[in-house]
Amino acid sequence: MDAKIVVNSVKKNFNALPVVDGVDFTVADGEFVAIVGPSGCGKSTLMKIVAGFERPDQGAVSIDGQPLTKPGPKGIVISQHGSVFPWLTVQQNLMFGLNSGSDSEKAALADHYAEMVGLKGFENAYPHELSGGMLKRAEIARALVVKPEILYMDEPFSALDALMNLKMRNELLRVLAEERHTVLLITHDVEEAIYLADRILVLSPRPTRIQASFRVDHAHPRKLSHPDLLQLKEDILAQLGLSGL
Ligand SMILES: Nc1ncnc2c1ncn2[C@@H]1O[C@H](COP(=O)(O)OP(=O)(O)OP(=O)(O)O)[C@@H](O)[C@H]1O
Repeated sequence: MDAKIVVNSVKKNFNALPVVDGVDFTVADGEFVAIVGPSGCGKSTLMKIVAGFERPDQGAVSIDGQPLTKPGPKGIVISQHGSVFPWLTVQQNLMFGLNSGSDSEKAALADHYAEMVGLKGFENAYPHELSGGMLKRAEIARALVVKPEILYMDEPFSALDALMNLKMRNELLRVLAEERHTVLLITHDVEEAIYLADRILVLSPRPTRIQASFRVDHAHPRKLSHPDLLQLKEDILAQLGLSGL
């Protein structure tokens, strides 16, 4: 597979605070890479750099071989904070990012993606009329409708309750089975990373570097109780200094 994202010797300080201390990795086209690391190690900073929202002090990021200097049209970020407009309906939110096509074409596309994430019948609902999980699905649909090549997900499900979190993992896998995207996921949830990703990068404490990398060679749907995956969880937790939990 071709390299979609190449991160090359990226370093970042905030004033005198070293945060990212030389990070290198590549994400292949269509690959799902999860990044886990201790709280405050610099995960979000790294994600912002890889998505083009923050400039590294040293090193570079390229997307499809082109240097990244600002947020590009190929990527879209889904974060824990949410991005839907409260004053627009689900359909209007989904139509917002679409630049081409007639209004009826945009509405049809918006409805298609609303249905894909299980929001059929809620196209005309406003965000405050949705549950937390439905709102998160609306956000995912809003990201997908613009057909991004890269999905940057920063703790996308962390504000949801545990059951909805599990449900959303499956929703995301279902969508990815239908439409392949390159995904970079930041999470502090090791099981979430094991359930979803093709590869898991473990970051060290701040100033962060890549401490370990694990490939997850199991077909979906995965059973987290599988002995290989239990061992993988143990190995990742050991890297994080949390073994035996
Ligand atoms: N814009 C900024 N200006 C100054 N310091 C910053 C800025 N953004 C992040 N930092 C600092 O960089 C460090 C890493 O923050 P970052 O949010 O990247 O970590 P994180 O691993 O995502 O944290 P968490 O796991 O708690 O979400 C923190 O010490 C934070 O205070």
